[in-house]
Amino acid sequence: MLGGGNMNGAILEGLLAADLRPEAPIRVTTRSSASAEQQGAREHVEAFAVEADPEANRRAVKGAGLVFLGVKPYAIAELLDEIRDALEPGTVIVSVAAGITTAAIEARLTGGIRVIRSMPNTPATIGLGVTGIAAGATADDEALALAVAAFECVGEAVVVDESLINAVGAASGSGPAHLYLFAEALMAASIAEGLDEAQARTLIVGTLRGAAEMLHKNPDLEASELRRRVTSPNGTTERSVAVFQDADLEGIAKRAFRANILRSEALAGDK
Ligand SMILES: NC(=O)C1=CN([C@@H]2O[C@H](COP(=O)(O)OP(=O)(O)OC[C@H]3O[C@@H](n4cnc5c(N)ncnc54)[C@H](O)[C@@H]3O)[C@@H](O)[C@H]2O)C=CC1
Ligand SMILES: O=C(O)[C@@H]1CCC=N1
Repeated sequence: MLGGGNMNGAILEGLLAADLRPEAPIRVTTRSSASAEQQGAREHVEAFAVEADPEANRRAVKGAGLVFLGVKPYAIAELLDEIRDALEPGTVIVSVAAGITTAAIEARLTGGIRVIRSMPNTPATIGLGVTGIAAGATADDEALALAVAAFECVGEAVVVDESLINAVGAASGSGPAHLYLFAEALMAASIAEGLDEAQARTLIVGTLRGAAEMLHKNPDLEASELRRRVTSPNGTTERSVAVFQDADLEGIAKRAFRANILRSEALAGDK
């Protein structure tokens, strides 16, 4: 795992919790020695810091069959140039970077490397991630299956055409942030009505969790039907839901997703 930050770190946590007991330790690289020390303190993990060892990334990919690229999008090109001739033919490269296309990654690698692009999310750390996965032109079915199997260790995986991976980013890659934002707003509203912070957190987090579980456990029920069951005619819910609808919550979500996707498209051209 090159770049063991928030996202790759979450995948690593999830993989370790899944108790895969890999034959060889999982190798992780980070920029700083402090975070490498933290990462490497776990069983089954070997961590290298780039600031202490300029060869860290090249060392980490030596002999590896599966390599996750988890640095920021602007740092991907330089990282690929660095590891290019340390990769062995057949290696599967899985990028988690927003915006960076498989074609751009493939263009910086030699032949025989199989490239997959993914868009995971941080609940992978507790085994509840959802990941969109797209195969590059160099990836065969075996490479795709390997990436799917890895992400299924930390949650659910959905294979999509690469043309849809930015939409996955808006829906689920950034999705936890959207839901945390909504949670913040609902907690602030609870506190404004007199509940204390602890009470607001228990009520709102419990409600989000319960409602998400109801959706998850009832795949045949539309969200709108579950909403209808809470909304008594001329009752209280009808009034609060109307306020959200008058503000065009769906239109706001569509505008937010557009902005997100436009940024993914721009990241493809950023240096
Ligand atoms: N944070 C999230 O929820 C998600 C992030 N992503 C993608 O994951 C990638 C990383 O994002 P975050 O984890 O949020 O960032 P982060 O800043 O937490 O992690 C980046 C990591 O890369 C390390 N690093 C920097 N330069 C390096 C180098 N030359 N060699 C090795 N390691 C190096 C840093 O020390 C850090 O640990 C991005 O490309 C982002 O688009 C994708 C989906 C969700
Ligand atoms: O904000 C970002 O750019 C990354 C990609 C999806 C979630 N975090």
